[in-house]
Amino acid sequence: MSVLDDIIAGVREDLETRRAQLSLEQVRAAAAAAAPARDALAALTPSAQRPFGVISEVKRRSPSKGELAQIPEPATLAAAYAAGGAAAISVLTEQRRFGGSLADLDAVRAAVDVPVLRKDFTVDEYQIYEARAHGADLVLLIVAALDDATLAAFLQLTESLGMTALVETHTEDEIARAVAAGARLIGVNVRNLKTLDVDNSTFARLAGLIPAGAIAVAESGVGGVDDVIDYARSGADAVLVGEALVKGENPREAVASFTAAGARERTAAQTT
Ligand SMILES: O=C(O)c1ccccc1NCC(=O)[C@H](O)[C@H](O)COP(=O)(O)O
Repeated sequence: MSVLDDIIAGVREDLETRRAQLSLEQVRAAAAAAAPARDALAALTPSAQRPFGVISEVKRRSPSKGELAQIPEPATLAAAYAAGGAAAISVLTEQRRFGGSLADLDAVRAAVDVPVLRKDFTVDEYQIYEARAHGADLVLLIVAALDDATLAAFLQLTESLGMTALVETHTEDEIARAVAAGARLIGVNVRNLKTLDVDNSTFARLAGLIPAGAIAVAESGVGGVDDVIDYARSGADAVLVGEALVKGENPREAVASFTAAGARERTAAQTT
């Protein structure tokens, strides 16, 4: 069993516990009653005002690194990210391996006005309604975890609820599948979720396969500004950063410096 399979098995179990407490009909009603989703696609589309985006993650621990940061107040961390200019905030809600929760999502949603991503292992439509009910503007769809029909159906459901899907890939074939499903925000996770190996060169190798009309996000592997510059130079419109931000001294300054470095690189690429 791969790491991803193992995580998903736990996610499915936890999902059944929640479904026993709140039916699909009830969670759908809660999603319908939620305030409208923010336009995450617009927030992440490169513009003169923001040529490059940093999706800043609330991440307590991980299968690859163990404990990262306690984060007693996710709202405070999210507010620092927003003050640093985060284009969006990612909240890991998976409990067993990442120490996250829907309560974290609620706290972050209440604290910031920027788009919020519910970062989880989406395998059931219930989780998409649940994300919306808790105020998420984006959900994560991992291509490796979904067959083509389910990926297309989840993408459609996400958009019908006014949200944006970050469609995560790791291989050439997965990018082709994401594009065929109609993804408009495509992430390349340089972490192989089956082995946990991280190879930052994966982004440069695959970025050219992302169509011009889609937004390209480099996920994982940012240790500092140089990694952001490399990703931006390879065509990333945005980066998704967890560990470096939660372990750093000053998350606001780190987000600001990553945003500025990516923007400089992207602006220079357009003028040469
Ligand atoms: O981070 C992990 O160890 C991990 C293991 C298995 C599945 C997913 C995992 N992480 C999710 C992510 O993709 C990252 O949290 C995100 O891209 C940020 O990565 P980083 O900046 O390297 O913390």
